[in-house]
Amino acid sequence: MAYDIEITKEFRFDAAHCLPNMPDGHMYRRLHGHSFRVEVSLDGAPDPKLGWIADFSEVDRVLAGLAAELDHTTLNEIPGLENPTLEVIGTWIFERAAERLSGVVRVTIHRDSIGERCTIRRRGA
Ligand SMILES: Nc1nc2c(c(=O)[nH]1)N=C([C@H](O)[C@H](O)COP(=O)(O)OP(=O)(O)OP(=O)(O)O)CN2
Ligand SMILES: [Zn+2]
Repeated sequence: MAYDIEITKEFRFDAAHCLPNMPDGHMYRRLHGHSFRVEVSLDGAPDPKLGWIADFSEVDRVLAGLAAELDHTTLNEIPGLENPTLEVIGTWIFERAAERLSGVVRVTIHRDSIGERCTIRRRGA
């Protein structure tokens, strides 16, 4: 029997942002903050000896680095996050996680307090 196996690790961060491309006077143009929760998923065949796709502690080390770059910042000041929607932040995280970890297939970024989330996958994957 063959199986598709995926592992997922979460991290959280709090940050301020505004959405500068909204019309003049729109409330989203004003600086405000959110708590974000991010799930990063990896798939692949588990190593036959170790029995895992990747060591969660290695995944955690990479994600802690990303969390440190984002936590308690104004997201708009970070290169690539000048218009920090969930879609843009999630894609930014996907690209950086995939550079540092093999097998990244999905990133979902949640704003739990308001029931919003956005999922990023590579097209065609
Ligand atoms: N597709 C998207 N739509 C919106 C995004 C986004 O990233 N992608 N972002 C926003 C704003 O960040 C907005 O601040 C989100 O909050 P909103 O949904 O408006 O809810 P509240 O402002 O009511 O949140 P509270 O924290 O409860 O005040 C909008 N749309
Ligand atoms: Zn917002």
